[in-house]
Amino acid sequence: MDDMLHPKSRMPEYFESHPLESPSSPTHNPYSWTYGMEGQDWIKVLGRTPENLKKFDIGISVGALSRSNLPFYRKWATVPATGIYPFDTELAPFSTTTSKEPQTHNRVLIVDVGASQGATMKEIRQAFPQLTGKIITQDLARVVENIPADYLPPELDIHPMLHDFWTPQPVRGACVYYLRRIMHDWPDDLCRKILTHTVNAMAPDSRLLIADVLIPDQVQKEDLYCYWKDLTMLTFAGRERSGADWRTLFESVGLVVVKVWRAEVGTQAVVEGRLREPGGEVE
Ligand SMILES: C[S@@+](CC[C@H](N)C(=O)[O-])C[C@H]1O[C@@H](n2cnc3c(N)ncnc32)[C@H](O)[C@@H]1O
Repeated sequence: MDDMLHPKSRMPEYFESHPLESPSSPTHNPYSWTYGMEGQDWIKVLGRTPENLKKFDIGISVGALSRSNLPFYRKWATVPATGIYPFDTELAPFSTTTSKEPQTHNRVLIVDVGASQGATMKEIRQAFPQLTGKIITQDLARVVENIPADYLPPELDIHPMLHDFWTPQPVRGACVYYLRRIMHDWPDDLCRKILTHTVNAMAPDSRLLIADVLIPDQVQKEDLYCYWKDLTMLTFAGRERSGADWRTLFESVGLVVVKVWRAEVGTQAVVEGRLREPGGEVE
């Protein structure tokens, strides 16, 4: 997004007057400084005009799509929603049509935290029609209240909910908590806050799925996209993470990484976590 290009180009100037270290404050960083809004986080800086936010929300919804019929985009430009985590086989035990467990029928199948308008869940639902069960998408009021009336028809069983992820997760015991392109917006201490709210809502068998770029151990020429993304996130103290970063972050909130699901090409991944000690509460 062009709003984030400008702070990148001004980084040399920024570091003339700021410590030469990786920005770690969500409110004091090249992005907030460039727009004269030091003291505000990226969502406030982005929202300095309603038009800006509108462009962002539309851009996010369009960018949410895998565009799997366009190999170029699959490889370079997007975070594919499908084709990484095998929702159909992995979630079959939770699906209301296949589960033998009666309690599954009342459980929410997926909670998408910070879902924007719900494009990702729409794509997943359409890609795996056999996977039944209620899906909840959560986001801030400005996003939820602007979802077009016909965007999520009732047969999709996708329900938008107003929820601020800095507050306790209200949907408890869902089969899956899904966070896509959320964690990379925030430094570790704030990711821990979001994750702790999620952990405290998880049932012993709930799964946490983080869909983000994965910084590879060995850099290849074609991986440059993930460094471009990392640099973008760095302008407002977010970051892309490696497998080791995820393990450290998960362990710090009582989770374990059970598997990293990688895209066939590119550096998109889904990091799957479960509770380390199912049944316990994190402080
Ligand atoms: C980069 S977008 C990702 C959207 C979606 N997950 C996707 O991948 O298409 C980040 C989303 O987080 C939402 N967000 C930011 N702060 C939030 C908060 N405090 N609570 C809930 N959602 C928030 C934004 O409105 C935005 O939709």
